[in-house]
Amino acid sequence: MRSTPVIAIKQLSKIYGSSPANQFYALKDVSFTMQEGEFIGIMGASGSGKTTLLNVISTLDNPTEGTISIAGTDITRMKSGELSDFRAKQLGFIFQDFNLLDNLTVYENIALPLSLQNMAVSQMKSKVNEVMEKLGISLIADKYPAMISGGQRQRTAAARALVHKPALLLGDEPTGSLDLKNAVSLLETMKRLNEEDRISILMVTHDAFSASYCGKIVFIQDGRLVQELHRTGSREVFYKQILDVLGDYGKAAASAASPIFEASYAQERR
Ligand SMILES: Nc1ncnc2c1ncn2[C@@H]1O[C@H](COP(=O)(O)OP(=O)(O)OP(=O)(O)O)[C@@H](O)[C@H]1O
Repeated sequence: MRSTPVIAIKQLSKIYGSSPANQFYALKDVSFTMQEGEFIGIMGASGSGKTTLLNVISTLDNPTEGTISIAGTDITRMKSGELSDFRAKQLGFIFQDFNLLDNLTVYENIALPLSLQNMAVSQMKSKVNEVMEKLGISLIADKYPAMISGGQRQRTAAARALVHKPALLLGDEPTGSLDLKNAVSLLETMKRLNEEDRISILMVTHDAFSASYCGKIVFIQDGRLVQELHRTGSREVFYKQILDVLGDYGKAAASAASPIFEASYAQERR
């Protein structure tokens, strides 16, 4: 028997503009299921609806039509107070620009979601220490964001996103501000968390290299899901398949193939 999907979206639409003359479908008739333990990438050209889709899944925006269930709960029927509680307990977010609080240490930034839940200090301490160890940032626990590297900031953000053990980790271009070394390191960590801890990850990305770490890519065009691609072989083969599909959709491919990432594959082959 299959477990409850972590995401079940049925006939979802998001319309911007109130009058019929200026109505615009940012998402149109989107249906999509994600099983627990999957690592899925959302790709598409600029303006295709990726962020809108992530925002409605993450409860930050309301859909116009359709339903979204996360871990078996229909979030489209929830009131705003219930939604913020649900978001705090079930979802974790990693953004391109880290969104850490500058006046809190690494430890305090990670502990923030737990202190908002009024968790006892001793329990909080053990959870924060566990996730810092997992992400390799225990030694910088007392440093402030301005004192650490971009890669360490993103690891801190990932630790904060995971400390409350959410049902779903959402990423919006999580490697977008990182150099190759730090991007690879974060992607390897995400892969490990997905494979070893079965954390379900949904990530929007422009670049095919980051996407090649996923098990499946969902392509979006003009607000509609147009294709899915499953990884069956090596990551390098998957990367090329992703670029081929993006090539079919035009504009997105130009920004998806990165010379730096191409170089990294060349290095791996040596
Ligand atoms: N608040 C809004 N009001 C009106 N139109 C909007 C609004 N937000 C987004 N849109 C439009 O909806 C479409 C989808 O936007 P969205 O930000 O989801 O695209 P995206 O694929 O994430 O793009 P990018 O890769 O450039 O971030 C775009 O045409 C955008 O202009």
